[in-house]
Amino acid sequence: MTPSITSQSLRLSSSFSIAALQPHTFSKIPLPKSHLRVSRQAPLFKPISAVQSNVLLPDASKTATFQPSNAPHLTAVNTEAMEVDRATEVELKENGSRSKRRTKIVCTIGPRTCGFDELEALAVGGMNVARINMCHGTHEWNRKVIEHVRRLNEERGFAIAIMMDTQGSEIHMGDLGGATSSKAEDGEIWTFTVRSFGSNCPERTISVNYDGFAEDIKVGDELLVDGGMVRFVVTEKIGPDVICCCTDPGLLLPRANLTFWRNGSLVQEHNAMLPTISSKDWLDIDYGIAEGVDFIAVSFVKSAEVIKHLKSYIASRSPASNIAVIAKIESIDSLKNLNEIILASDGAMVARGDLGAQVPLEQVPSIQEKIVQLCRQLNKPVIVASQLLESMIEYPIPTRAEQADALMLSGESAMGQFPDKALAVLRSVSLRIEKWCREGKQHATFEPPPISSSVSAGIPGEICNGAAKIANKLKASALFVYTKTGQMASLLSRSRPDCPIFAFAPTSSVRRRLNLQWGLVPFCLNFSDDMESNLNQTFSLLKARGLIKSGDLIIVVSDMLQSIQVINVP
Ligand SMILES: Nc1ncnc2c1ncn2[C@@H]1O[C@H](COP(=O)(O)OP(=O)(O)OP(=O)(O)O)[C@@H](O)[C@H]1O
Ligand SMILES: CC(=O)C(=O)O
Ligand SMILES: [K+]
Ligand SMILES: [Mg+2]
Repeated sequence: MTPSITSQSLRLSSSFSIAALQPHTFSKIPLPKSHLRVSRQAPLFKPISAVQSNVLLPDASKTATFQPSNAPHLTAVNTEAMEVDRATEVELKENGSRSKRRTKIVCTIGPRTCGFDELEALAVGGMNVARINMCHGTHEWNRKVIEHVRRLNEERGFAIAIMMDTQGSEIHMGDLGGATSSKAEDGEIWTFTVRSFGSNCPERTISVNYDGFAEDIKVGDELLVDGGMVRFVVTEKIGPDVICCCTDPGLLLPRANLTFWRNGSLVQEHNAMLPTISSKDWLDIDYGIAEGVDFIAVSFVKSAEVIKHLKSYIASRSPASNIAVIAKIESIDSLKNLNEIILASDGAMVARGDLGAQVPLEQVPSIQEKIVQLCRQLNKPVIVASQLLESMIEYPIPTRAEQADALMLSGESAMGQFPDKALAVLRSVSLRIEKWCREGKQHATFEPPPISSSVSAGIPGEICNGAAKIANKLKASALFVYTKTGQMASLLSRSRPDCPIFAFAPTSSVRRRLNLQWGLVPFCLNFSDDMESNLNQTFSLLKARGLIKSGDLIIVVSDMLQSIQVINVP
């Protein structure tokens, strides 16, 4: 029997309207029999190099109908023609495509997880993005991490993106003379000083990086470490030394952030003097460009100008690079200019650690919700970072805030004792919350938040909303999107449909970048402009891997055609 694709499609013009979405065209595309011969011996892990050498690309000039005699090279399905990693395959097979995790996970890499085996454990556990924080570690140290991640991607088919996070030039403590941490107890007297000691740091003494520190701070001010994890009150000033009494005990970590408060308000005049991107940050940015990182996250952004400046710098230094710039929202200044900052960026991070030190803690959840909503309206991916597990345990109810694209582990994966357990907990909390959201939505009419008029999503935006709506209504197994730049995939992700979105991108760098976004299962696939042949190829490859099966209902969009297709897998 000749297998066929049953397709119902609608091509959309600029006069597109959702009401017109009645299935009305019906076409059968005969496939060559030989197309179904599947090599099941193909390894689960595949090297990237195989993509270039082993593509199953029918001639793009061919008509929609396949002529077996014209496609002699399609004699077997080579499952190596598509990059996919074992973790994704296992998740899709174990949970079923509709229950696959949609929320992405960013893991900060530190001394506990920098080895190849530890990174592999995180990759297998579902890490989508590895974050290196330039506050810590030398370029050499970070290069090793990048090399390991690259090796995992190349040898094991993962698509783990690298995010480099700048130090920024806010006030922070020194490195504790090399100690991994120090405990401050209630009532203890500690000295904060602008003197530096190298490795001969006296007991209960902390050096501070900002020369104006002892001048600016006053007796009676409150000094918060790491957004209030530890608190001190200033009791005395002696030259360069500020004597403080611990009022809220806790762990002091190297290079932790410092803020000071007077009469209940943050004292921040000194911060205004400091540049967002310091000279050290520029060196790190050059390093990140040279290493080909996927994302640069900018700490303590104050305005859109610095984001625009950095983006044009990256474009001039490395025109071919695809580095995305993420604005970290962690200061009062960034809240004042939120709309312009997010609009200028390729994504945002709600950096709750430092944010919680600059605004009253009880305001953080509502600020977070506002940022997440705004990012969805502006079609920018958004990451929620810091103190994750605590807040989710306290607020187990699904809110819009939990509709962030990605959640980020910090100390839990960088230096905690149980990085794999933390990742597993985050994974299961994400799955639980997503299920709640889907169930809660069942009886409501589905409407994604409107796209802001400042973003011109146009016809692609309407197509993606329409496709997500159809997928939900018809309870589709998956949405497929063929996208060269990733934009169509982002727009689909923005709609937060109930089924996963299989995103096919022609390059590994677009694939890695898409791995940050909610609900996207990115694949690297060398596709053509001929959608029928793309579909035949993809169905064969995914069926051979057991990721879809005959009869599954798939909704297809692409950035080459302005159409939505509704297809039963042959
Ligand atoms: N590369 C590293 N080397 C050593 N320790 C690290 C490294 N990366 C992270 N850590 C440790 O993990 C902790 C949490 O990491 P995280 O990246 O959240 O840093 P942070 O210093 O709190 O700053 P930020 O506000 O930039 O996130 C750090 O305080 C530090 O102790
Ligand atoms: C992640 C980060 O920078 C913060 O939470 O402050
Ligand atoms: K940082
Ligand atoms: Mg921070």
